[in-house]
Amino acid sequence: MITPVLPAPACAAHTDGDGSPWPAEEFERRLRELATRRYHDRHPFNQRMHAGRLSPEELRRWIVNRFHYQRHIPIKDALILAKLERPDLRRSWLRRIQDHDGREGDDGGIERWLRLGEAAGLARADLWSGRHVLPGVRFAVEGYVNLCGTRPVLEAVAASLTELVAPTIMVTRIGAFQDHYPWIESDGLAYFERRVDQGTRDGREALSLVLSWARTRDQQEAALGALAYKCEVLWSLLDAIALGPGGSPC
Ligand SMILES: O=C(O)c1cc(C(=O)O)c2c(n1)C(=O)C(=O)c1cc(C(=O)O)[nH]c1-2
Repeated sequence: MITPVLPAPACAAHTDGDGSPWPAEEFERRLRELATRRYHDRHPFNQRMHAGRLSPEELRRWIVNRFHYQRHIPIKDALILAKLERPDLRRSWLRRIQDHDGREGDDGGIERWLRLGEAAGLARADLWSGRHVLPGVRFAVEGYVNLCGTRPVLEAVAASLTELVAPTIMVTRIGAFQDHYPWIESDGLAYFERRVDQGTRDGREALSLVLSWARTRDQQEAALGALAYKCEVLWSLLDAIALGPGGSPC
């Protein structure tokens, strides 16, 4: 693993005030503003998806490549889990791994994503094989896992704060799939439906940890840098998918 160099926040201490920590409300405002401004719902590929302008081939390419992201979420969460020192924190973070890997009576998000693939006409063996994963997607996902493995827990948790915005994109996506891609069987949308509540809860929980852990201005800026990096991960993932195999624009 290599420790990623995070993007410098636009508001470094020497350019913005005396370097004392922002009050919690101001820090939260900055986190939310960054997550919203740089979120991948603004990416041209997502905008085309939501407007119903993706071909079946493009949508299948997105599903196969996003599976690479999905299967690594519990792995990065296990790296975060190992950094948490208190049983109550580990217990609540463990729930995230179970949300994806499943538990007694619940198949979990990875299984639901595989069903989404099947609903779109993809074989689960193809998703598991990883043979359609594009190089740019592989590197973006690796970057996120590396960040969670190598950076302090504050930054790893702050990177997950895109989930403050993710539930909104889930709702948009459910509507877009129903309106524009009726050839995808509606059972396949269960993944997105479950993520609305899960993402809302996860975002709230992570925000409260980040607000309580980031005590100095340097820590607050490091959290913002990690969140900016995560926005870049999601953005680059879509750049690669939009460009498609062999780098030919779709
Ligand atoms: O489809 C999406 O747009 C989207 C975005 C994000 C996100 O914002 O990071 C996540 C997810 N989905 C998702 O399904 C998911 O489980 C998830 C976990 C995390 C995280 O960083 O811990 N982000 C996301």
